[in-house]
Amino acid sequence: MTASIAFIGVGNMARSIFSGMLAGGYPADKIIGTSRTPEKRDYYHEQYGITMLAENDLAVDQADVVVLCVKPAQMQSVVEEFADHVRGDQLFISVAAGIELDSLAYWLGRSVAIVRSMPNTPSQLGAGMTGLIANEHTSPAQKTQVSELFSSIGHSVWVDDEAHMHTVTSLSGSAPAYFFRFLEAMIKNGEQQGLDEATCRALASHAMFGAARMVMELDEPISQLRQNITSPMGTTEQALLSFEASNIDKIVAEAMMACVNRSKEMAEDFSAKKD
Ligand SMILES: NC(=O)C1=CN([C@@H]2O[C@H](COP(=O)(O)OP(=O)(O)OC[C@H]3O[C@@H](n4cnc5c(N)ncnc54)[C@H](O)[C@@H]3O)[C@@H](O)[C@H]2O)C=CC1
Ligand SMILES: O=C(O)[C@@H]1CCC=N1
Repeated sequence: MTASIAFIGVGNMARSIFSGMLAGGYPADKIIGTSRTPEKRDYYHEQYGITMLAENDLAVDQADVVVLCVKPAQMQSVVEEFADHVRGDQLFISVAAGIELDSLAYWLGRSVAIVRSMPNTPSQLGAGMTGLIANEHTSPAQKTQVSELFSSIGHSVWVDDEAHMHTVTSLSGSAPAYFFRFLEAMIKNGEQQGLDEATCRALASHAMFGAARMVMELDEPISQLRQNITSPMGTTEQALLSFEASNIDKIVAEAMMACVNRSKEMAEDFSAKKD
């Protein structure tokens, strides 16, 4: 039987997940979303055909699986408000950066299956990548259910240590934004050289997409793929030398560690241990 799934707090990430599920054939009448804003409720209902509710507790009542999609700072108050409605047979999935399984369990107030996930927005195109970790109350069947859910909107990996979720955030959760920023810089320079924005966007994004496909589909070291483009005394060599002169490894490492450190800070700031 198809599970009823409630998304608590429909915004960018919830929409990315359920729109990917709908595109993959998940029935709209099995998807509930919540929003406090009447216009958003009307919009998401009209646009996607899902049920939209104002009350989180009513959504929880109707759900087999509850996906917690509010911002980390809102998570405690939102979860505690509906905690009386939680049933032992439900499965909770959090997408929130930084929020730990123990904190969620504490706020939910009972022994229940909880999976912490770190998805990303390409999920809306079925091209998502999600890191997952489950608590001790999650059965193998529930883990399979979660794998299937995230596989329907892309790929997923289970990690065996919750500390790795910070790394996952820096490698895939936040990473689409890094690549968007890189493309923005490339397109800006292409325009400065005289091409129009649409042409620059097509050229650069197809190059990024093609490169990503080569990494995923060809069994070759990435360094070899890079060298295959880099003719001695050629053009690419000059671009790469410029990156090296700017210490690209350091730039990327600093950005990723800034992401990781913020994730750890959020775990600290929004921990139930502080209560
Ligand atoms: N945007 C992204 O790329 C990713 C986001 N996440 C996580 O997803 C979560 C949501 O992030 P976004 O979707 O980007 O934020 P968002 O702000 O777009 O969505 C959150 C939604 O929750 C709603 N909300 C707040 N309080 C509520 C309440 N009491 N009842 C019902 N709805 C309520 C807000 O109105 C908003 O629409 C965060 O915890 C974030 O860490 C995780 C991975 C990637
Ligand atoms: O920026 C954030 O906090 C969220 C988590 C990963 C992507 N967006």
